[in-house]
Amino acid sequence: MSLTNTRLSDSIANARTVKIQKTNDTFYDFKLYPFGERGTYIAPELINEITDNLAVSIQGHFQDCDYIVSPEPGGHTWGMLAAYKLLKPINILRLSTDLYKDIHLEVKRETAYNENRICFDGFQANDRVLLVDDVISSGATIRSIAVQMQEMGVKLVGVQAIIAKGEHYRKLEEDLNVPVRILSQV
Ligand SMILES: Nc1ncnc2[nH]cnc12
Repeated sequence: MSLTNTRLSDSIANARTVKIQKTNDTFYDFKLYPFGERGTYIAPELINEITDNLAVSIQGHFQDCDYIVSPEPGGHTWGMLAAYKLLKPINILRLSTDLYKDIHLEVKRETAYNENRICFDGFQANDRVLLVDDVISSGATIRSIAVQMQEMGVKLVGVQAIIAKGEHYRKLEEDLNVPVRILSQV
């Protein structure tokens, strides 16, 4: 199993930045990481490296979870790969569409750069879950997911991400009172 982060580090160093317009005169610097939510081409060696490292980290820190939970659009591909590797189920938090009105429980997902709604379905009270996501930036997505889980009586055992931007993840760890593990920091 790969225990190096060389390809991940290279992909971070080589990622292009695009500006996402937030308001008339404010912009957010968004990185086009190949492993991130707007990533396109991704090399198999990078997929392998990230998947192996996520699996090792999850096995080391979060053995005791019933299943993985990952949000669209950035987290679910990696949640799926980790689930495959670790033979765990996955529950995907899908982005909402108008088709789902009145069918699913929706929660507002407000990030540092956009806003949408995600659906919660197939959870049971007392489930023990691990949240897997690609990038933690402000931590707002994970906070809103954690609030909803608490309301449903679902126990969040921890958070595993590929990268964290800055130090927000430490405050997240403190506030949610669960371990937040990352493979790398930018
Ligand atoms: N790709 C990205 N670049 C910058 N901030 C982010 N937050 C979440 N994904 C991000």
